[in-house]
Amino acid sequence: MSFDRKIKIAPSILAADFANFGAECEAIEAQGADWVHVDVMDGHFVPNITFGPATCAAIRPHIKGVMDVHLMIAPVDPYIEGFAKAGADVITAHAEAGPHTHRTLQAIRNAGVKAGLALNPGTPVSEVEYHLDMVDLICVMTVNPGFGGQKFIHSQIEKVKQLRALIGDRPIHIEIDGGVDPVTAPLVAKAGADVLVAGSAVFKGGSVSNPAPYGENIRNIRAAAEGVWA
Ligand SMILES: O=C(CO)[C@H](O)[C@H](O)COP(=O)(O)O
Ligand SMILES: [Fe+2]
Repeated sequence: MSFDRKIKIAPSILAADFANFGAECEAIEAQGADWVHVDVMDGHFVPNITFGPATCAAIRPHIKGVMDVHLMIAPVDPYIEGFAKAGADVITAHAEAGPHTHRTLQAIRNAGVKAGLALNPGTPVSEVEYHLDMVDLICVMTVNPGFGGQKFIHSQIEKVKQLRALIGDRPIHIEIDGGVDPVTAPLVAKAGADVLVAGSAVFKGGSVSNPAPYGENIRNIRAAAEGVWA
C-alpha cells in the first residue's frame, strides 16, 4: 500500500446489502472505489453491532485493493491480531477506546498493518500530537460513530485544517468518516483530507444487480472533491 495524497473514495459497506458483502465489494471496486471501508461495531463502544474478524476474512478475497477496517470497539487490543489475520491493510482504532492508545498503535504496526487513529467529534486534535510517528492515517469522525446516514457535523472542518497543519509533510492520510456526499466532500478536501469514506451517498440508488448508480455516485463525490483544486 503506497502513500499518496490524491483523493481516495472509500465506500463504507455499512450501507451495503449485509446478505451479499462479497458481491457488493466487487461491485463498488468495479465502479471505481479506491478503498473498501469496513465498520466494526461492538454494541459497547458504540450503540450498534455489526460483525467481527470472521466476516472480514470472508470478504477479503472479494477485495482487490485496500481493506480499511474501522474498529469501533473497546477494548481493542485483544482483537488486533484477529483483524490483521483477516487481511486488513489498515486498522483504525479510536483514541477514546482506552487509555493506552500508543500501545494499541504499536500493536497494529507490529501485526504488519497500517495504523489509523480515529477521533470522535468532541475529541481535540491535540490527542494525536504525540502519536504522529505511530500513525499512517488519522480519521476525523464527522458524525458520532455508530450509524450510517447521519448528518455531517460542520465544526469538524476546522479540526481537519488544524490536523493538516500539524501533519505537515509526514506521510499520514487524513480520512473523513460520516455524512460525506458531493456537498460536504469539497469542504473537507479543501481543508486537507485525502480519504473520503461514504456509505449512504455511494450505495444510494444502486444494488449488486444494478451497480451503475454506485459508479455515478463515486464519480460525483470524487469530482466535487477534486474540483476544489481546479
Ligand atoms: O463509521 C461509520 C459510522 O460510525 C461509517 O463509516 C459512516 O457513518 C459512513 O456512513 P455514511 O456515509 O452513511 O455517513
Ligand atoms: Fe467508519
